[in-house]
Amino acid sequence: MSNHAVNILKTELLSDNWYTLNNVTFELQKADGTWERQSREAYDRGNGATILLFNRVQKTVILTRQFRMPTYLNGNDDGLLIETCAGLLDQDHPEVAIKREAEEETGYQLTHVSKVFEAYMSPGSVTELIHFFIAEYDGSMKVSEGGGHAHEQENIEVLELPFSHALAMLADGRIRDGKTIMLLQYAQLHDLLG
Ligand SMILES: Nc1nc2c(ncn2[C@@H]2O[C@H](COP(=O)(O)OP(=O)(O)O[C@H]3O[C@H](CO)[C@@H](O)[C@H](O)[C@@H]3O)[C@@H](O)[C@H]2O)c(=O)[nH]1
Ligand SMILES: [Mg+2]
Repeated sequence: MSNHAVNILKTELLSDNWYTLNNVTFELQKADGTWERQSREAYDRGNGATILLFNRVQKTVILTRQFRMPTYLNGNDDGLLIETCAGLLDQDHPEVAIKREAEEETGYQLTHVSKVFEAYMSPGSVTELIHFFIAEYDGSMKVSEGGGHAHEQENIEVLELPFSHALAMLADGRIRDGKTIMLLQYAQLHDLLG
């Protein structure tokens, strides 16, 4: 990582218990040419990918529901969050990773996925870049019940919902996960479900 306007002075490891939390001390060059010293914590879990599965004929989407401790700590009463299928890349190419995650979490084996955009989801604190995908699904692609890895205690519930129902849940706050809102709105904007 190099940039003529950024000079990293020190990277202090604060935690590597699961992923890596560093405190980075650096100098940043301002518009007037002077340098300013700052320290910022950055949590590095690698990059991720997420996907909206949709069926144009049925006008349905596949979402997941799972317990998310950080949300439980911050106002989500039962900790359960409705999300598009997502996972960390684990060194794989984003397309390979999202097909793997889709099969593990939702039980659908996808052959064709389309990347629609990528985004930093929490740029002040988390390094992760998420790759966003969409794919059409139908019953013939279902190879298992999904649910995620038992040994990772994921306990993922698979939801098949009318698209209109998902949009209503977004409007009334039952869906409040960033990547999920972005993909549902993408589908609406591009009229994916007709
Ligand atoms: N033991 C332990 N397990 C952890 C920890 N943090 C995460 N895990 C587990 O590691 C696994 C990661 O599963 P993935 O499917 O690869 O990732 P994800 O948790 O779905 O995360 C994706 O979606 C998140 C929500 O939008 C994103 O935040 C994340 O970056 C990624 O895209 C999950 O079973 C999760 O519980 C931890 O601190 N300790
Ligand atoms: Mg996941």
